[in-house]
Amino acid sequence: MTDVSTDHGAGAADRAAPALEVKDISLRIGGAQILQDVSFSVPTGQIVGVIGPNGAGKTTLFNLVSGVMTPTSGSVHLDGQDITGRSITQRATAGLGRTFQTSSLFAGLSVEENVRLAAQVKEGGALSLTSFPRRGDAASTRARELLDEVGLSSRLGRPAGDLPHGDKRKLEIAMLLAADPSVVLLDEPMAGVASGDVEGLTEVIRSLHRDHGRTVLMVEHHMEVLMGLVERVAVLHFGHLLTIDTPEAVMADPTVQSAYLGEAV
Ligand SMILES: Nc1ncnc2c1ncn2[C@@H]1O[C@H](COP(=O)(O)OP(=O)(O)OP(=O)(O)O)[C@@H](O)[C@H]1O
Repeated sequence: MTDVSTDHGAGAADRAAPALEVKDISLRIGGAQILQDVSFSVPTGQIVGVIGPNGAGKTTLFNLVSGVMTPTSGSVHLDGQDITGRSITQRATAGLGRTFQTSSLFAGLSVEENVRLAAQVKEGGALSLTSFPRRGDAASTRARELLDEVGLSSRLGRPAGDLPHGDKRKLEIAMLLAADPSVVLLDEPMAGVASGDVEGLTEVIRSLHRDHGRTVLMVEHHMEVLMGLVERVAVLHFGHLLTIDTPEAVMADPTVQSAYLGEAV
């Protein structure tokens, strides 16, 4: 087991509970030990990456944190509260938001409609476009603000399904932000994104944390992007946490190098 507390400078933040904490989490399915005693914490406002070779347990970790799966043992804490027994919806209400590897957009609806639906849910409304909102209602205003935040203001009327991958990911982030999460889980945001769109999407993710103070945990295979974005990197290998450290220390770590034997780190 590796348990590494992250330093965050002196002051009140040190005394506060971390935004996200995973304690001794394990998952066994049938005879397979998928995750084993993984512990780490993400202080409020930090951006932390999760890497590991294929099958290391990254998606499983996200499933356990977001409530898609229940751990065999161990616990998950959000702002000091044990959320292990809570449903996905209860976790979302408590401030946890997640994007998925596969696109979760309504392809036939416009960019604005997608975000407005997400904002309507946050405002307590139904997931319905049948009652057309008036321009300037709370959900529409919020949708436009969020689309501005992710740089999609010029695409409001475009069907979501027609967007390039990079813009789809930005749209998913805008929808996620409609619920105003304090902790954001991003599952491979760069997957399928054209190289020309990587920089713009990277900047949107950086802004989540830098300009909006959100805590971010992200799985990403695009090493250059990840290492340029995150403050710490957690490395999973065969369901164990090898280390969590700064990008520089992780890249220089011989155990990480050997975990990736045959793969470029
Ligand atoms: N429901 C399940 N039942 C049995 N085995 C599973 C289940 N879910 C995941 N696994 C196994 O657990 C291991 C970890 O899978 P996981 O998808 O979490 O890895 P990953 O690090 O996200 O991989 P990738 O980088 O390929 O997405 C794999 O060996 C996978 O086959």
